[in-house]
Amino acid sequence: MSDLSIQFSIRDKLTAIQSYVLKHGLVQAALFIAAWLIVFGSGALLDVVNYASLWFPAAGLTFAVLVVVGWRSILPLMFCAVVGTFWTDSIYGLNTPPDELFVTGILFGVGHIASYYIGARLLLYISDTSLQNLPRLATCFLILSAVCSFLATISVLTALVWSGAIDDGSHVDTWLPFWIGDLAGMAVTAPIFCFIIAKLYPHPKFWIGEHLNQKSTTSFTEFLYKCSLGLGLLLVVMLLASISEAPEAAYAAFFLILPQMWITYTETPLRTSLSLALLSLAIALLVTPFDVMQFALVYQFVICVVAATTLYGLAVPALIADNRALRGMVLKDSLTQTTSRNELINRVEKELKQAQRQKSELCLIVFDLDKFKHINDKFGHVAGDRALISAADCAKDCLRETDILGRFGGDEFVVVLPFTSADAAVLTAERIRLRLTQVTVDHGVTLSGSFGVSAVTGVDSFNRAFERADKALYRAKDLGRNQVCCM
Ligand SMILES: Nc1nc2c(ncn2[C@@H]2O[C@H](COP(=O)(O)OP(=O)(O)OP(=O)(O)O)[C@@H](O)[C@H]2O)c(=O)[nH]1
Repeated sequence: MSDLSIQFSIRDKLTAIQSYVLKHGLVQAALFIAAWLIVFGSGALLDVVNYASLWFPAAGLTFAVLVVVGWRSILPLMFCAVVGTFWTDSIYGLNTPPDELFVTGILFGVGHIASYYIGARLLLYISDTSLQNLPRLATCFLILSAVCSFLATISVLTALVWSGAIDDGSHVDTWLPFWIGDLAGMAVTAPIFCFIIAKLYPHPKFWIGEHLNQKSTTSFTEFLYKCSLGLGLLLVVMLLASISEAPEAAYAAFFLILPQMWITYTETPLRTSLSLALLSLAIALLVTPFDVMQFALVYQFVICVVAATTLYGLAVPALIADNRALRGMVLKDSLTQTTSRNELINRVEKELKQAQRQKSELCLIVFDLDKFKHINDKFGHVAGDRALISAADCAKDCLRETDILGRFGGDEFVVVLPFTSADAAVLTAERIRLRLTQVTVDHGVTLSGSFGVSAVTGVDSFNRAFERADKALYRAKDLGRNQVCCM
């Protein structure tokens, strides 16, 4: 099977799964609960102190589902919180009575869900005006991440102390790693979870996929190399911290920002978010085997700082792409894809200076379609537009690589012929004129044009050379059109 047909069959299957999930609310809830518990489990296994993990991606998933799905996700989330509490109890081997665990689970659920629900509502409100402004959206999201994760920390820890799940004094050691773990998990994973959930549960207003859906200009292998560079650097700095046991060595992990920024500026936002999630997960997973848990807080801050910088950087590739598109629009006439008027004048000025310096010959041809208004009036502007495109293509075919063809406005075109004498320019104009008469456009209409040629002298500016060619063009019109005049 060819690569293309494999791609199509995978896409077909994904579309079928997507439409099945979209139709079945219970399947959505079951999928979500399974995903939340897997993500919760991956965080719970990375504890810094009891109840506080180095990185808690479940916070990102809770926030994302509340943003995209809203209040309908509260019940499945509550179920997850209760199951998660029972699971945590079995991980720590605490053997708490089930009724007490149930109450603890409900209290955990209320604190966790309420905190992220407030943030999700606020982000939706803000995204109404900021979705197109990525730096502003990133700022709001980061502030909300810090505030929501702090609220979740305070409310969940208060609930756990109140229910007796943790001692009265131990929340003092727990609150900071708890908060930073939730913050890191949310800042890193919420954007990518929003993207995935919105694919299965399209949100009419909040469609972050507009940003994450951009097409890549680099190969996937190149992206993998960049990711491996980041992971390689992580292994080196962890090894350094493990061998030296010095805090200074742990701080070297902040250098991870460099490969991540390389990815952010050169890859799509989706790939950037994936590499950030991968790097953060790798940091959290490697802390135990490298025996550097004493620097857990440093690594938590590394994840937060890399995530925040990445989120701001997400705007850069979009800005570069917009800039490239705008540049294209400024340099080219959007209809005929010939040189735009402004760019034409710039380039003629340069060619003029060069011709004057080198004492070489330079000519201008100005041509205008005959009775073009008639085509517009009789067959409509779309037919007129197609006639303009055909005329430009026909002229391009008659020119050399070094000649410049531009649209000056309406149905008037300018050709710049460097290193060309007046006689040769007249011959070129004749060639275009003849070819134009052989062009048939919509409704069997044939085209013709009138041409003015001027040879540029040593003291000419663009305007003077253009005026002479334009006068020659009007003489050609006066003499009956479909001919070439020279001045
Ligand atoms: N379809 C289309 N028409 C355009 C565009 N720009 C200008 N025009 C039309 O082009 C026509 C230009 O007509 P003129 O060059 O003044 O006159 P003409 O009918 O060609 O007659 P002569 O030049 O005297 O032979 C006008 O009807 C404009 O509205 C465009 O981008 N698309």
